[in-house]
Amino acid sequence: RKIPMFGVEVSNENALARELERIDEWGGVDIFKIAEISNNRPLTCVMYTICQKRDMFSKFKLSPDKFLAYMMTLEDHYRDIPYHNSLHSADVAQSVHILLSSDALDSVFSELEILAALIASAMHDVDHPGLNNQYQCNNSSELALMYNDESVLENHHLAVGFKLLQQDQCDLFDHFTQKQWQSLRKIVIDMVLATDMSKHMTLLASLKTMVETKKVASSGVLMLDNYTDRVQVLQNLMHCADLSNPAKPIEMYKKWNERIMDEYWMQGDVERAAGLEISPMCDRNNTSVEKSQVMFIDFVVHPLFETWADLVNPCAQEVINELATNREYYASLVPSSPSPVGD
Ligand SMILES: COc1ccc(-c2ccn(C[C@@H](O)CN3CCOCC3)n2)cc1OC1CCCC1
Repeated sequence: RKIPMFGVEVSNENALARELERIDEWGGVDIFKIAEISNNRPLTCVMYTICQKRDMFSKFKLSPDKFLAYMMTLEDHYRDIPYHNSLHSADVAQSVHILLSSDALDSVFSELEILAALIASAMHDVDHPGLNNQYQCNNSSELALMYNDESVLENHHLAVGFKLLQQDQCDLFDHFTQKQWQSLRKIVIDMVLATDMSKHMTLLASLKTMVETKKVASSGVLMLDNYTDRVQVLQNLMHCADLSNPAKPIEMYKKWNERIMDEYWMQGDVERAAGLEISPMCDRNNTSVEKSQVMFIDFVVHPLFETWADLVNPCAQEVINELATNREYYASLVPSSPSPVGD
């Protein structure tokens, strides 16, 4: 049985080829179009295309059949919710692929570390219920009880992602040496756990320290000589990819914004119906969407990307510019506070 060009059976392979042409460029692919053309298999075809381009199948003797079986199973375990679905995971996988290609990271990471980063991005939100960690803990959900309120969803994504690998036709790494498997597993765990927003400030602080103390070879590439430093860069890289919507072309950013708000408001509806306090930005009757995005950029996304840009400079300048333009777009839509009514 011949494997289709992009891993998934599609009616129009040429259209998919055209959409995937600029997969190496930031904002180069319209992941929403890829989902349509690929019969809603954006994660499977994006991951297959990236791993083909990075020659991962021959480097690690990966079975394309097992890879595709695993990716499709993983994709099937993303839920049909507005934001944290396989579209987001495909978007993060493509963003990780590009961030890893920064010149400053050239030949910094091993092929195994790169493979682990890609697997982590594919796995990082699997089976997300659309109700965030705060909701899980406040309601002592099954998951919160399972994971004792600590990075509840992130632990769940990892547990599900690794469990699915054990299914017989999905055991992609069953030929790996113990050393290879343990290394890949540890990096994937460390990267997915780093997407927990409660770790954001610590992660950013470690990145800032790394920027201040960074050692750069004459070629301009970063010198990372221990696991802690290497995994910190990979964790921040993953975190950047996870929060990269505001730094993408405005038409796609707007679509992501609609989706995340729909998901937050669905959570707010659940909380309201249960007589619970509605979480921040989850009350559809009381959220200023544009203002929230401006604050998200100013307090979270820009500080992170600015520090990332310092680390890999000047590779991320274009991304910073896009972020600034998008910030102004939303700032211009913020309903100016009504002029004080004279008495
Ligand atoms: C395009 O808009 C957004 C795009 C992304 C995000 C965002 C925040 C945290 N993350 C990362 C988590 O999803 C990480 N974990 C995964 C597992 O569940 C818990 C959480 N992503 C927020 C966005 O907007 C919010 C609504 C108004 C301002 C803020």
